[in-house]
Amino acid sequence: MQAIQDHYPAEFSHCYGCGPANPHGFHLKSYIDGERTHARFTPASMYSGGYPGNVYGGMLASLLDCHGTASAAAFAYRAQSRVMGDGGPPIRFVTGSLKVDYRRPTPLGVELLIEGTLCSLEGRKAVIDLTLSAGGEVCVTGVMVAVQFVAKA
Ligand SMILES: CCCCCCCC(=O)SCCNC(=O)CCNC(=O)[C@H](O)C(C)(C)COP(=O)(O)OP(=O)(O)OC[C@H]1O[C@@H](n2cnc3c(N)ncnc32)[C@H](O)[C@@H]1OP(=O)(O)O
Repeated sequence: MQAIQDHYPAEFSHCYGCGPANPHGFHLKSYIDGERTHARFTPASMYSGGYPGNVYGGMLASLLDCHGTASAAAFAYRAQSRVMGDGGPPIRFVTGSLKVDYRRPTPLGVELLIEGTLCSLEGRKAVIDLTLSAGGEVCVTGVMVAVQFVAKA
């Protein structure tokens, strides 16, 4: 199954967190399944936080960042009854704002599950609720305002 990011047009595929064309990045892969999106990622041990065994907060925020914009794109395609990669004008979102709540330490060395649900979609603005879980426990929650990207003339 192709990920949402696999449908990004080449010129928008360089994101450090999720761009397929960035050889140094994380290559996060997000998928839509019904009313929810999901991605799985296991941070390498170098992404340690201040004390051993836990993930660095900036890494966690970046996972929400990339998964949130991918989710916004997938929900926008669906709202327009379109399919990603349909040959029509690409729909891409950027992060306008991202609020992150770190609810408990996130363990390193464990696969993390990042999930997104659509809170609202109006005009160019999508609000996405995000959670990041480890071993079934929610460690991080977030709310993103994603804004549809429009190329300046
Ligand atoms: C293109 C592929 C990129 C891949 C994305 C990967 C994830 C990322 O890390 S993105 C990088 C981090 N984000 C950025 O660099 C974005 C930088 N900011 C910008 O480019 C602009 O400020 C941008 C696009 C968000 C909004 O600017 P602009 O296009 O002029 O839109 P604007 O008319 O001001 O706002 C549109 C709507 O969004 C809302 N909005 C804009 N910014 C925010 C914000 N920070 N918080 C809440 N709402 C906002 C506005 O209120 C407006 O809402 P409404 O239609 O209800 O009035």
